[in-house]
Amino acid sequence: MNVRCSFEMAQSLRSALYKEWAKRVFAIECSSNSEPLYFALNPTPQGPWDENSCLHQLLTRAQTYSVCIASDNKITGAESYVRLRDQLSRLPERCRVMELMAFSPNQQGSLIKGFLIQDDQHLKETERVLQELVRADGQTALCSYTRDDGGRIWQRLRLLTAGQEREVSCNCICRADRPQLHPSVLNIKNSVIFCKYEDAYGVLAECVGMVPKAKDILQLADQCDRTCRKGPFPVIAIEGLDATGKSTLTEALRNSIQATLLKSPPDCIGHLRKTFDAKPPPVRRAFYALGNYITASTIASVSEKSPVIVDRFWHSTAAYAIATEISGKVDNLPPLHHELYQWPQDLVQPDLVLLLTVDAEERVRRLERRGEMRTKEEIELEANSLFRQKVEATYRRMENPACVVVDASVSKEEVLRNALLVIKKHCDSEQT
Ligand SMILES: Nc1ncnc2c1ncn2[C@@H]1O[C@H](COP(=O)(O)OP(=O)(O)OP(=O)(O)O)[C@@H](O)[C@H]1O
Ligand SMILES: Nc1ccn([C@@H]2O[C@H](COP(=O)(O)O)[C@@H](O)[C@H]2O)c(=O)n1
Repeated sequence: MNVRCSFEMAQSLRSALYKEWAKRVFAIECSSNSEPLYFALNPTPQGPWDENSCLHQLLTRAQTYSVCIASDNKITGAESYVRLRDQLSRLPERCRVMELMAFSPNQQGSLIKGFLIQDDQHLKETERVLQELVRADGQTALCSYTRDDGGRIWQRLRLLTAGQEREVSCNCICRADRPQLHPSVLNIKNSVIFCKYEDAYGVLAECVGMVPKAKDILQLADQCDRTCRKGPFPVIAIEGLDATGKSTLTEALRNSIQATLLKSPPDCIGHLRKTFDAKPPPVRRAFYALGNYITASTIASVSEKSPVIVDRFWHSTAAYAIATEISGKVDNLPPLHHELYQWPQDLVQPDLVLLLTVDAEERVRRLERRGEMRTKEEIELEANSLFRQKVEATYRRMENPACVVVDASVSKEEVLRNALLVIKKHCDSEQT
């Protein structure tokens, strides 16, 4: 496909996506621990706002813009979003950049991600950088926000049309209710959580051009037995945040119950983790998801002959993906029993999942002892703490099988003893 053709395709797709623009609800994430501010659009003037409201102040205090990326392809869309975030670092230093989401309430996959930019110095440079972004591709839309004499706020959407940046719609900002679910929930399924082998396989197959090594993984997956049945011996997955003692416990359990130790992702693709960790979220998550299926085929055969201990499995893949994708507070996570917390039907299920938990201070001590607490991580401790809370809360919400929590803050010997007690109790009750 030539450049012009792909550019035109992007433009027609973009027109389709932005046609419904005025029906969208917008959410601005001002900070990671506060509720987003929501607003909707209306082409006719809406009653003036309470000038003291947070949203009014946010949109009128400085020269305000927003930029959004629209794409019907989850891989290129995610790539463009990462690129846009990087490009915004070229904005003048004093500009404040916040995350923005445009979505159709309750409509799966409808989320368009972007950023709100505030420039309290009204710099020409800001306008220039943003216009350049719009001109550079057919996917980026730029909005500016203005206040009229009646105290109303208007959003003007500008797009590149036939080579010219034009205003294509102007809508008055009005109140919108907080949706039942946080908007980022709308784009998780099939984008970073793949509930079927084919879905994860499809993403890796699509990205072979971008990551040629994906071909090796697909070949390995092709050779795997896709059975969902395991053997008669117990299969126990060990889960938890990093440095909670998973490797320590899995090794100890191997010796105690003469188990075979497996992990996900398995060693045969472990060397590709760095490569995939650097790719856009859909590609990275598809790598781990397919890794689980490759491990599953080994679980199915090994559990015919011995107990199996798996160091991380599906729950890790889901918990990290959900916690990364859902911005802000723990309360923003999908509620209990949401479909995202369910085990994929086509993946071998462990008999038991142990979730190791360690209080934050002890976990930091363990990381330090391993020499892994770097200054940058220390600086980010606050943000990380929220992320860790979300990962652990997600683990605790997983179902079929749910995690059994084991306090891993105690000595290594006690952790092993407690884990063995849970395993014995669970396996005895399975047999009766
Ligand atoms: N119960 C314990 N008490 C004290 N230290 C422990 C305990 N369990 C593990 N450790 C130590 O904490 C560190 C992290 O343990 P380990 O490597 O087993 O964690 P992990 O969960 O497998 O980490 P990762 O997910 O990052 O690989 C190691 O230095 C280990 O010796
Ligand atoms: N089954 C898995 C295993 C791991 N991940 C991802 O890897 C990261 C944690 O790995 P550690 O080396 O610290 O054990 C974490 O970011 C997970 O996203 C996964 O997704 N699925």
